[in-house]
Amino acid sequence: MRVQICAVGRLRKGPERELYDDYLNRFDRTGRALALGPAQLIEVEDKKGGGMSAEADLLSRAVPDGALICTLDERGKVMSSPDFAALLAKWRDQGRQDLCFVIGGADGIDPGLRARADASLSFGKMVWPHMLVRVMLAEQLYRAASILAGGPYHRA
Ligand SMILES: C[S@@+](CC[C@H](N)C(=O)[O-])C[C@H]1O[C@@H](n2cnc3c(N)ncnc32)[C@H](O)[C@@H]1O
Repeated sequence: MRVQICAVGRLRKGPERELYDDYLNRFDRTGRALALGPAQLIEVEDKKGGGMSAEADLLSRAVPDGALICTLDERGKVMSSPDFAALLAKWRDQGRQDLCFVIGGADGIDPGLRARADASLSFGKMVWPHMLVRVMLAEQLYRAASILAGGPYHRA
């Protein structure tokens, strides 16, 4: 199952980019034997100030046809890392080809796109900067793959 991360904004060179790339590379390496990944980042930017709905159009166009959509949203479902790993494995075992995580911009994700999503994942009730959310998602993808592979990274 291929994984896309469709996100508003550009992650420039710097510590967040390094962490993000590192976790995503680890996910790709660990996920290969599990038929998970590779993961691909698709960044969208609306330079005309069209707000959430313009961003939603760009994000929707970036989502591959037939992909499962999982939004990242503080109002979404909070889950444990093992439960997240189990959910990824369930989607893979259902034969889904593409899983697309959607991360919004400063205003969040347009309600219409939120309503279309198959799932919504929360990293808690606090609002995190969207660039950090990318890093956290990349780390959780790597952690999930490690859990499914029976590796030592997730010790709980
Ligand atoms: C700065 S936040 C925007 C918050 C905005 N006020 C809203 O209503 O969604 C930018 C993006 O980061 C992600 N995000 C921020 N906090 C999150 C959390 N606690 N859990 C999951 N995703 C989060 C969401 O994708 C959000 O659209």
